[in-house]
Amino acid sequence: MSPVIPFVVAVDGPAGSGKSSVSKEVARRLGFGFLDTGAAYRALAWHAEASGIDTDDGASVASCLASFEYRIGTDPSGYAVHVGDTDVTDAIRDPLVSAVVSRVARVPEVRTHLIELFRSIMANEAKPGIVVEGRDITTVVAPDAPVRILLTAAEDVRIARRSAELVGDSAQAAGEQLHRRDQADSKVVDFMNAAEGVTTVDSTELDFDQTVDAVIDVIRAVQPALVP
Ligand SMILES: Nc1ncnc2c1ncn2[C@@H]1O[C@H](COP(=O)(O)OP(=O)(O)OP(=O)(O)O)[C@@H](O)[C@H]1O
Ligand SMILES: Nc1ccn([C@@H]2O[C@H](COP(=O)(O)O)[C@@H](O)[C@H]2O)c(=O)n1
Repeated sequence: MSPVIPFVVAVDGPAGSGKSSVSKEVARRLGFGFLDTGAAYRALAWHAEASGIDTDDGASVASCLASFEYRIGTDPSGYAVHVGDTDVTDAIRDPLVSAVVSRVARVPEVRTHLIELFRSIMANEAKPGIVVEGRDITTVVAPDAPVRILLTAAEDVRIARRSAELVGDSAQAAGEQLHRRDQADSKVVDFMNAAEGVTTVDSTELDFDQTVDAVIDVIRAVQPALVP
């Protein structure tokens, strides 16, 4: 008997657009799995730093892949990220990791390796569907996904939302870093413009629940039976 292929909802967008929080909630409501692909790039950046690798040197970063034992769960209500035996779930959110992750993500060998990993995680999802979020999911990782969404919001709104999670100087620094990261990342993949067949959800004027509903509406339009 051939394996059941999960229904894939692909979500891309710039930093702070709500990809992770919105996708997680959509997955919870639909009983789907959830895959945060940025966590893998972050974990590799953490691993490179922990191994004393110069992240400016693409060949050294690529050599790190041989010792990169990565694991991530797909439960939207709580998942851990491991590199080998180390739980890096919190460590990969450190601003020091955010500051170097784009250097790791631009290395072609890294992208090839991780894209293959993401496809394997998607194919092995036990739930009926999986929401996968990142920067190149709609265009490269799962261009044939039945639902493809570009989740976006005006930059000042994204910075304000991200800064609201923080206090003082770190709030301003987070805004500057968000802008720098988008600039660096968009040289590698285009997540600012919707590719053909991709539906844009702009949350600039929407609150969190309205954004979740807007994404679910897109899914309902394609496959009504999946939405309770
Ligand atoms: N529509 C919305 N209205 C208000 N707040 C929102 C909305 N969408 C997301 N948020 C909040 O914005 C912040 C950033 O969201 P989130 O971390 O999900 O973004 P992201 O796109 O995954 O970011 P990154 O790519 O940097 O990891 C979170 O605090 C989240 O709760
Ligand atoms: N599909 C993806 C996902 C992420 N990246 C890179 O990882 C960084 C962290 O991603 P977050 O979603 O956790 O912010 C991001 O800045 C990109 O450099 C990627 O290249 N492709």
